[in-house]
Amino acid sequence: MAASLFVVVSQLASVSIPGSVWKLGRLNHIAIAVPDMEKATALYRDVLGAQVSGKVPLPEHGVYTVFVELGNTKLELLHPLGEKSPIAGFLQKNKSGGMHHICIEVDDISAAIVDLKARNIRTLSAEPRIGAHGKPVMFLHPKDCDGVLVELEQA
Ligand SMILES: C[C@@H](C(=O)O)C(=O)SCCNC(=O)CCNC(=O)[C@H](O)C(C)(C)COP(=O)(O)OP(=O)(O)OC[C@H]1O[C@@H](n2cnc3c(N)ncnc32)[C@H](O)[C@@H]1OP(=O)(O)O
Ligand SMILES: [Co+2]
Repeated sequence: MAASLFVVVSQLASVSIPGSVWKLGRLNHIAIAVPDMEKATALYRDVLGAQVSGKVPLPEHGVYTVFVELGNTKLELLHPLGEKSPIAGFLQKNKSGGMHHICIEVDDISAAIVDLKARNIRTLSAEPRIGAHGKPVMFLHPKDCDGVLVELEQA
């Protein structure tokens, strides 16, 4: 009896009330998958006059990135890197490129992952990975987020 009461109480304690344990923060970036990185970079830098970063290979994520500064947020231009790039299928379906994911900051990514898994929202890796800004990131399945691939980044 005492043991089963303990199980019930500890299960209740692990259920969080939305917003009480972790919070969403600012929009960190919107990512755009592009078939031609040089052309896309030139569009934002030379035609639209934005400040853009250099092209950075991230082999552990299977992408090249270029960041475009927008003042209130950033664009992340993505191009596939390697045979198993997670964006290869997306570019096969969207030959001209397209909006790939949004990245929102969270104040406690570990708490967010525990909470979201308990709500049957699928995460796309077992553990967070270090993202483009040197901080832990986790992707949420687009089919569980109204068709939008969501990246959470530790603020
Ligand atoms: C560096 C880092 C950072 O910023 O810090 C990054 O951003 S790295 C950015 C790159 N890394 C990632 O994206 C990692 C997480 N992504 C993934 O694991 C993958 O891309 C998946 C989201 C699982 C999709 O993979 P893949 O396209 O191979 O699978 P699939 O063809 O079976 O797709 C399953 C269904 O999801 C849809 N689907 C695929 N990609 C989607 C996207 N970006 N947005 C919305 N829906 C998408 C497909 O159309 C399909 O729907 P239908 O069945 O209805 O046709
Ligand atoms: Co991203």
